[in-house]
Amino acid sequence: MTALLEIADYRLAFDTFDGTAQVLDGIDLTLEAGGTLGIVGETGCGKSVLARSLMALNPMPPARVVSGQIRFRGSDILGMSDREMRRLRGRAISMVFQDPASYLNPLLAIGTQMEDAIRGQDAAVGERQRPRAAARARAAELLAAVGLPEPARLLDSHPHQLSGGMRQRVLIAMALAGDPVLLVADEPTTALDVTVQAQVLALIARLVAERGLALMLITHDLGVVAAACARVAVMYAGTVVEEAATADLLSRPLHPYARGLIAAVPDLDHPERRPQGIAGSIPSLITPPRGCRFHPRCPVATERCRSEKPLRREILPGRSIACHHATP
Ligand SMILES: Nc1ncnc2c1ncn2[C@@H]1O[C@H](COP(=O)(O)OP(=O)(O)OP(=O)(O)O)[C@@H](O)[C@H]1O
Repeated sequence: MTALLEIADYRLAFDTFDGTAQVLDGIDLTLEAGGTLGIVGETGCGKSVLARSLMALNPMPPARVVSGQIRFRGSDILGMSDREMRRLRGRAISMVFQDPASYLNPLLAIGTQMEDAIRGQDAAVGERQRPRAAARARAAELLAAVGLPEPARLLDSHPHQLSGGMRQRVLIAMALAGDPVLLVADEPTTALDVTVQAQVLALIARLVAERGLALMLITHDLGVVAAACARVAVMYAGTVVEEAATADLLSRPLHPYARGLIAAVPDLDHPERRPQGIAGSIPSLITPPRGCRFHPRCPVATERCRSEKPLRREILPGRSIACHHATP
């Protein structure tokens, strides 16, 4: 059976004034229909660039595909024309971003923006644009689906009249407009208050379960992954270093970087145990370390790690690690 999404040996570089940054360095990931995958890692490790790759949203140039494929239902999206990509966006793959305010026009009522988006999608897939009234009815239905009360009144409101959490719900509603099969959420709760974060995350988890959506959730927060994703991929400096069932990774991380990430999370049950950070910082992607990109920070690095890049291999069923020293 073909996976919904297959990313194979995907390398992406950014040509900058300072040199070429090798931002994604051979990503391999698979997501089945209805599967939920969290992507975690420190800031700058390439999570957002990877998410944006799924919708051709990285500016090219400066970005440049060096190698690999991103197959969605078997077709490589990297070779798609703008027209094909527009068809895919919204109808098959939809995205929710970190900062809801910047994706809504402050001057237009929510209803107008949702109608425009819904009718724009009709046009993108080559269908006759539905009348405004029909688009408005659809918008109200979507607002109700994301738990927003009084949709009719909300449609007449402007973005500044809504709280941050409500704005993010509006954007999630818009992301659902074309009945996508894959939702890509890039730090969807990071800009929100803590209490609202949990509500929005619960909403995403509910929608994913009810609609059988596949989810790729980008976050730096392992708690967010635990709440919404069955599987998790840990990224470091443009590579996936470990991929596993979320519960397995959280209870027993095997890659030294994954161990460090988890050790850095405060343990609320044992406040006396001080969280251990990972010494050092992420490397330059213009002159990345040879061999394993994590070796300068790794407590178990050896000579081999300095010269030979570890390939990710399955060391337990459903669990793969890119480390020369990993043992099950
Ligand atoms: N338009 C661009 N031009 C040049 N470099 C870029 C561009 N966009 C991203 N990068 C580089 O790609 C790398 C990865 O960035 P990315 O935003 O994917 O990281 P991230 O893991 O999502 O971090 P964060 O959690 O802070 O969003 C960074 O080194 C960044 O500087």
